[in-house]
Amino acid sequence: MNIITVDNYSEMSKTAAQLVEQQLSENRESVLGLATGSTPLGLYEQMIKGHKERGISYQKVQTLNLDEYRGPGKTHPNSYYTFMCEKLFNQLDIPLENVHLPDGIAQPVEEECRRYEALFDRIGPPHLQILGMGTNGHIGFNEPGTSEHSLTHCVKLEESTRANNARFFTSAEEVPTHAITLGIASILKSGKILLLASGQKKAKAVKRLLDQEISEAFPASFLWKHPNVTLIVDREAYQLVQQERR
Ligand SMILES: N[C@@H]1[C@@H](O)[C@H](O)[C@@H](COP(=O)(O)O)O[C@@H]1O
Repeated sequence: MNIITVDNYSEMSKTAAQLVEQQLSENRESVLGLATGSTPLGLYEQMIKGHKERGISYQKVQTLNLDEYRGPGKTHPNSYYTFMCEKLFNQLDIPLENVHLPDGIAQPVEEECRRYEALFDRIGPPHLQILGMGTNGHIGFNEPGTSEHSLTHCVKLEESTRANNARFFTSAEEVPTHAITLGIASILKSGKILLLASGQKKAKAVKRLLDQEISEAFPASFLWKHPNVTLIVDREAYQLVQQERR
């Protein structure tokens, strides 16, 4: 794992954007794996800036998102589809037929999981996968206990994950109880993985990741099995690792 330490959230986002732009300059038809949550928002702002100020084009890019809540349909304000449109897609030149997320209301859910995994394999796997990490080490919505062999599946969200994500909803009860997520094995199919971690809240998780103990109890630890992972971590998120080294 290549580790890049930076001062703060803004530096993390700019460094990540440079790596995304490098990927696009190598291949303007790149497939990008995208994440939701607060962590990648600064990166998305930088991508929008790059598009508006320097004409970086996403016309030929395809995107595959990691996950989608079960319940709210595509156009619902709380869906990850809406989140991605508002925070990124609507401000780039990417055609909406090039953006892909699981369908949160499709029935039966098992069939939707199979469809999304097949789509992921057909369009992807991503050349570059962007990842954030939950405080419990989840990646996508792969909660502790998820097998490293898992493909796209429906998960029951941990209460801590629902609580952490409640800030995006008007009330905590509104946070869906289930989600569809790419599995660990799906994520590890990506060519390159870019993991972002920022702020004190992530310090314990970063420390645990860098302890290098690979276990289902901490899903992000499976990233050690991938040959090309870059972690961009800011000072606050890295502080426990640094304290130990002193
Ligand atoms: N499904 C997403 C994950 O993909 C994300 O990495 C995680 C961390 O969120 P944040 O970046 O807001 O800390 O939140 C959600 O659960």
